[in-house]
Amino acid sequence: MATSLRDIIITGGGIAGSTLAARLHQNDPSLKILLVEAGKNVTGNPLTSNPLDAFAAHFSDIDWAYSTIPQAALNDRSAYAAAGKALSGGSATNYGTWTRGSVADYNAWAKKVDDSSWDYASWLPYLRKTETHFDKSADPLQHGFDGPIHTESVTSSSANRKYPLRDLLRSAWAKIGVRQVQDMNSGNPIGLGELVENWREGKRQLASEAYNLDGVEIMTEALVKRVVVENENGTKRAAGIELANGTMISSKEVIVSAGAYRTPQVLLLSGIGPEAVLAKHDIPVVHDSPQVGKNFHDHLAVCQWWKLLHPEKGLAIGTPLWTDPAYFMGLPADWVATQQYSVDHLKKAIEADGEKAEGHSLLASDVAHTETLIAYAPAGARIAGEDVPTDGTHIASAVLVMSPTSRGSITIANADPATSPVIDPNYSATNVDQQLMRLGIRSVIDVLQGTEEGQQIVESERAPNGFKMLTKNSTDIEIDERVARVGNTFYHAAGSAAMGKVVDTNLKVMGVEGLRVVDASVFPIPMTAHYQAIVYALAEKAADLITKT
Ligand SMILES: Cc1cc2nc3c(=O)[nH]c(=O)nc-3n(C[C@H](O)[C@H](O)[C@H](O)COP(=O)(O)OP(=O)(O)OC[C@H]3O[C@@H](n4cnc5c(N)ncnc54)[C@H](O)[C@@H]3O)c2cc1C
Repeated sequence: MATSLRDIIITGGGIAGSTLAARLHQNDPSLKILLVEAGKNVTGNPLTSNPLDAFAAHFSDIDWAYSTIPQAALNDRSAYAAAGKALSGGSATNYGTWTRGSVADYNAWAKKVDDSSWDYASWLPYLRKTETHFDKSADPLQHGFDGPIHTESVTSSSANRKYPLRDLLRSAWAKIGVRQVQDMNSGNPIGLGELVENWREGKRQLASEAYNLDGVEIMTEALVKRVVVENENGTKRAAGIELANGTMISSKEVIVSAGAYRTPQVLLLSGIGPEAVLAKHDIPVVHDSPQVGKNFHDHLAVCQWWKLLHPEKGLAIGTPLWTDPAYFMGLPADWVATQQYSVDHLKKAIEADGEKAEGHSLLASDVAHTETLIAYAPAGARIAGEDVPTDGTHIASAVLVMSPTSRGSITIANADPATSPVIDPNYSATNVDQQLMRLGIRSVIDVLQGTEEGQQIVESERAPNGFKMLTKNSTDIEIDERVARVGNTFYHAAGSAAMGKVVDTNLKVMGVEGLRVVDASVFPIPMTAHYQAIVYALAEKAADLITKT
């Protein structure tokens, strides 16, 4: 191996990698840390400045722009799957929503891995540490006030950010029983929460800038091929990395933070994975780890577009009436509706999946099932290939299945690190997931067509070409057909190097010394959140774990 010995190499400079590098350096400035990122440094890049640029970043050179393999529940369609390809990873292209999920998620994580140090109480110091919460009067047990990532709610971001549909929508949701919760990021999000974001004064916060990387050696535009593992008297130990161009760099420890799509690829190319997969691609087996790439999960989302009854009132993006810059300081939306459905709605589906409804974890009183965002823009139309005008005439709803029971996989097509991984989210493969999506879509229909307030907002649904509008009388089959037509990820890929299966509760890869994974791949179960807040906190927690152990 060439070059001087680093203490730690972090593979992947995304949210987890950047945060971890900064905190490890802060914990011990004597450490020689090398952060290796495949994408470029995007400081000052026009695609990473304002909220609406996030949409322009799709399919650009800072998006890995993957495709899944054909999905049975999506009419055998290959779905688009974005991931940030830049120093800062997802924080360079994401939409900036900031949600934490529920106490139940973290406690279920701890239970799944049989280690109480992963319960909500144990995460809280790190969820706090990462944030500067906008509301200084909020509960200090729940929120941090001096962390690197600044959050803002719609109304705290600017006194002028008053979207005209805010109050009507709040009362429409209340009519169907979804009432406002004061603080959706304090562990109990079920209800209607005001949207919280990490746009700071209307600008993006890159992980690699918000966290101070001074003192960390950074290599960009360098694709890591594999972790080099040496065998010392029968003990397998990570000894460095090999880049795709053949450069070898040695280190005492390696941490893989390449995100849920590529972390399993790096492990497989290192000879760590299911023996049969390694054999198929002539990769020498370093450690047979059957669960690498398994347990992949994601949040499937379905967008619908709605034609406004009174566009002349200036209700959505594209209207000439939106001239105040405050309207563009974040996503054009006010609310996140987090819903839970009753046993009556889910019993049949749970049983059809071969499980007992009684005592089922999905039916616990604090578990969230779906989330709905209503945006004052035709969000998701471009990805779905629908030509919905952005001229102030349409809004969109997006329903996300937040607690899916389907599990997919990530594997490799060949031994070339430049080839995209083979992504199979296995969307909506269970009766539960299908039923949750139907319930979420039916709720949106109730809100926008079944309430007086909703009827004041929308004239009609703008169905995809060749499809009937969905109404409260639509059948399950009609809803499923719509899901098949437009369903797509909400970009919450996770679980492909899961804790308890691939890494232990110290984030160490089981079977290989000196090797850890720190990124969304380790989530053992889906969380009912958008994932950036959790990944930041995970990296904060990992830094302390690594410094101590
Ligand atoms: C379009 C989009 C919108 C999103 N919107 C939101 C949102 O609004 N709110 C929210 O909470 N979450 C959102 N997310 C999700 C969130 O950004 C991710 O969950 C988060 O970035 C995951 O962090 P990570 O560190 O696991 O992976 P990433 O942040 O993806 O980092 C992985 C890094 O590793 C690099 N890499 C990969 N392979 C290699 C290799 N072989 N060698 C070197 N480098 C490599 C990648 O280029 C990347 O920089 C969004 C994601 C996307 C893509």
